[in-house]
Amino acid sequence: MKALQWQGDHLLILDQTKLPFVEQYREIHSYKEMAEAIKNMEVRGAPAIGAAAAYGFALGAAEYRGSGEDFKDYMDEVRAVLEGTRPTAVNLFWALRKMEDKFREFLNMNDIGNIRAALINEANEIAEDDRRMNKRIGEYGNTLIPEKANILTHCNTGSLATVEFGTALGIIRTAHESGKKIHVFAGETRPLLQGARLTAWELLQDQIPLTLITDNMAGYLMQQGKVDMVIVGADRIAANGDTANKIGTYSLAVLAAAHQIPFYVAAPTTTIDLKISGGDEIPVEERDDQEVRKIMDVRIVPDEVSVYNPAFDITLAKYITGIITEKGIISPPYSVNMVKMLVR
Ligand SMILES: CSC[C@H]1O[C@H](OP(=O)(O)O)[C@H](O)[C@@H]1O
Repeated sequence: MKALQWQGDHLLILDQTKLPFVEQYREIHSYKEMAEAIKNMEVRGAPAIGAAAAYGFALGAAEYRGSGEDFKDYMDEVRAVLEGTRPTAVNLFWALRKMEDKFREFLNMNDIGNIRAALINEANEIAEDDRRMNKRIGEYGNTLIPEKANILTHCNTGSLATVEFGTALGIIRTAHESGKKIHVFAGETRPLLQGARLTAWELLQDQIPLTLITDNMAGYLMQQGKVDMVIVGADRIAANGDTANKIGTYSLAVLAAAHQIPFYVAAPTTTIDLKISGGDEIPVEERDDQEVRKIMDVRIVPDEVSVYNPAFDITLAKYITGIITEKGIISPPYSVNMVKMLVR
């Protein structure tokens, strides 16, 4: 399964809000449709929304019908709309900056006729780079996986969260494909159930042994000695290693530390944001409270009850054993070793 696929003049996305029981695809022909799909989480996952935003930018340029003098202002609006979708995953902003740089390059050459083709090519390269990075993350991460490991993961970090293969799930796939008899505990991940609906679906298709748990079972599993390691994804990693990831990740990290269980973050280096020094600077998205009030459109909370719905939390670097990237595994102290890894 693929979260998104370029079709020559439009992007085909798998609507993840309908999974796992309905596999419904949607054609994206405009940057506004792309922005809507990202905001509604029809396409989701830090690397996937980065690639999707890149294609959205290219679609925006293809929609332009002016003579050129206002092309820059028009594309500034396209970028602003796409950047306004979701604030936490830095991949979206990194990808749009790359697309903007390519746009300016052709604009400065006054080569408007070829700009559209150049932007589609840039978006394709961003997508291909993500696919390549995930494979490398899988190889490095697999060196950490013992035979018959019981691995706890959270949310969805697989092919549905990336262009292909996944990050934390990419490591799990690589370990499984290398013949290790691993088993996965997947947290259901309230409120939108990315674990129950998406990770379980992906691992079932790959025939990787999986046990689904509710999020509140993780501590008891660890207390019983049933978890050998935790591997999660990331939406933004600060220069000191503090990491934003799906809500519930911080709780898992503290529990893992209390039980002396290794806790790893898996992410491409495009998820690292050296412009911010610590996790308190990472913008944490708060989403519509209807996502907490309902499960698959069934109301579970009286309307009068107040609801809080942060989509992410911040795991402090001190709880992270290592950060697994396509360039290698970064160990603490992250503020020193992060830069060393990025310049490799
Ligand atoms: C490949 S890491 C994806 C990352 O994104 C997810 O968030 P969302 O489902 O809200 O897009 C989650 O934090 C995953 O770890």
